[in-house]
Amino acid sequence: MERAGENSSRHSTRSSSSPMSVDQFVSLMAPLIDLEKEAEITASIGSASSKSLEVAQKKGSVLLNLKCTDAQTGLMGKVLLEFQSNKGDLLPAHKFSNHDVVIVKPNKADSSSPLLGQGVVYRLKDSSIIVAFDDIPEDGLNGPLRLEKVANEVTYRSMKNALIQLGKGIQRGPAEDLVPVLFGEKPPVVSKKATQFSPFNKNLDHSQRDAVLKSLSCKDVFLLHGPPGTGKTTTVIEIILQEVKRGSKILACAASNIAVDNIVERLFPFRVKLVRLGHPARLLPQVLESALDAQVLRGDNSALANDIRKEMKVLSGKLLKAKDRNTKRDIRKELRTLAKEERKRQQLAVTDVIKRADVVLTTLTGAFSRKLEGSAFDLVIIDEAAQALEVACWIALLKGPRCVLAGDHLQLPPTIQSVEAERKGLGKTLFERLAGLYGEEVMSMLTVQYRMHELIMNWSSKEFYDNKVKAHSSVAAHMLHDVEGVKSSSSTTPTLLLIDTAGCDMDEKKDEEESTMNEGEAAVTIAHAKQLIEYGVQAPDIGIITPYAAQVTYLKMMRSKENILKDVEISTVDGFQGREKEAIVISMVRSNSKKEVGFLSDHRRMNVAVTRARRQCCLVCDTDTVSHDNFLKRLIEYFEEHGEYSSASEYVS
Ligand SMILES: Nc1ncnc2c1ncn2[C@@H]1O[C@H](COP(=O)(O)OP(=O)(O)OP(=O)(O)O)[C@@H](O)[C@H]1O
Repeated sequence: MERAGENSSRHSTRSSSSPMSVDQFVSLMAPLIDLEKEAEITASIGSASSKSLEVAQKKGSVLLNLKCTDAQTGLMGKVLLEFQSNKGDLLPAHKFSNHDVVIVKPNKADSSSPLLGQGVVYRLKDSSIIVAFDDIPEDGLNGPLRLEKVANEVTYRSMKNALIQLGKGIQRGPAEDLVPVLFGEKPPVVSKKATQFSPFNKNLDHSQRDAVLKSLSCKDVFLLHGPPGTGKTTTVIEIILQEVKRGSKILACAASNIAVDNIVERLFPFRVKLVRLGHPARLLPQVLESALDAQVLRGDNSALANDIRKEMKVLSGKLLKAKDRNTKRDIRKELRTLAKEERKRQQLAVTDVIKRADVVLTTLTGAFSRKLEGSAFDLVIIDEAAQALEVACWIALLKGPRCVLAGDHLQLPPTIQSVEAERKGLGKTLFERLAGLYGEEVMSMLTVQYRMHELIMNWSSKEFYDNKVKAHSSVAAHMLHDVEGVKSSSSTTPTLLLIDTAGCDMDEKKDEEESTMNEGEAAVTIAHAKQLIEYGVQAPDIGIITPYAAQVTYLKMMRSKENILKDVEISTVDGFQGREKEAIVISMVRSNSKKEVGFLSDHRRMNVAVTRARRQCCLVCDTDTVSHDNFLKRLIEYFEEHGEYSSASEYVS
């Protein structure tokens, strides 16, 4: 059976996927969403016996025995609490990430006991976690505490709702003409007349200009295919600006908050009228000014609502003092009228801001917000569309007749927790489905990349993009030792470096959670990173990535022992998607006599791993084991042919 990414020429943009009807889609997806929700709930704790709590902590969904070390107010009235471990400096390995919904409870409280508060993860450090709460009692925070990750109900509710809407048949909604096109029932229309446009960004390359032009000509759907480093977001920004100039009202979304904020920041210089919806704890500080809450507070209706609240306070005081029944009744009546007026003013304040904006920005789940109920847009743009569930895309898509999806279906798809839901197709993205359905008819690929030395790019270009992606001259030959302060040495000079652990007795092993790790390989990986730093590479310019969570934990433990490594970033491949570093070290982990490579064989994961590197990519692996997979064998051969080879034994002596 052919797997994703099997070979360069096998990655044609159009596959023979037969169209699925709306009804088929709805009945396929509804149970899969439930499965996924169940899987997420099961991943957190079931009961609160001390044994199951310990197990949940090992699984990473609970942090036990914490102390609250800091409390601050800010962030539009939210309370930010910082938690540290009562046991040692570092938090244990966990699966909490930014923006997760979490609850705080006394450390040993049972699962039915009331929570102290529910909040959103605001910042994560190795030694602490900061959570933003709307409201939290001051009592109860003094003793030992625990944090639990909980399933984000809103995400599932919003996806279910989108399916219900789709299932009902959107006869009259803003997306009535789009739905049949996206399900292959009506062909997409592309305007014959080539629209000319004068770009806001004069530096756009030819492939970016072609993409903008095609996007402006597509009447229903356009797919912007952006391989790594090719300026996908740069192009999305230009499309937004051109559409605003045409008078379109746009809903711009992405699966992650960080991607939405990135668009907000990059639109700032163009003075676009925009508003960012979302929980303030999930927004970058630099975009808070654009947040809906902040703009609502500045509006006239909000000032009126404020005045009404003051009036209500005075009346409530009078009510307490009033003795006469009739007076009390009159005051209560007046209070009810004022409360109604206050709510109306608040809603008007929100509607005003949304109405005035040319571009409304939110995550896909955020598009479910009641604040957008009844709003229609001329165009819905979804960035990172190849990393979003199709069902999630529909939350936004139902709000407009046209859409632009930007992404790369040859990098990693969204993470699915439920193995069964994944197998049955929950993870197949709309981007991939439409690329299969319509191919180049509605799609443009960006072909100039601005990140990698050409040797790093060429492997990916050949394997995944039919050799069409070329390095821009500004990066094609840039070397690690060209960076200021970096000295030439055998560790900084190569662009590609293969450190082979074969024959060095560096076998993989399983940790308690059955995730794979490799201590010997970790030592070699760290040794190379240290050499880079010794020759002048700045620690924040180095990234260590590995497919396995246990290896991340082990590498972080090694990093904590050496101060110079403090700022070297260590992450799973999935956690690094969308990012870049001057030097990347990849620890591939697998080394076993059975020659099993596990999920290294998901080619899209290796595509993401290698293409994070700007000037140097170093692969640390057991070539004996990984060469057993044909795709990985080609990768190893490419590194051997175009890079430097050394044995791991040179690093650990
Ligand atoms: N036409 C261009 N001329 C010069 N630099 C460009 C051009 N287009 C993009 N870049 C640069 O390339 C880099 C990547 O651009 P951008 O952030 O738009 O990419 P992206 O495709 O969204 O990223 P990713 O590869 O993570 O998907 C940025 O540093 C950007 O300034």
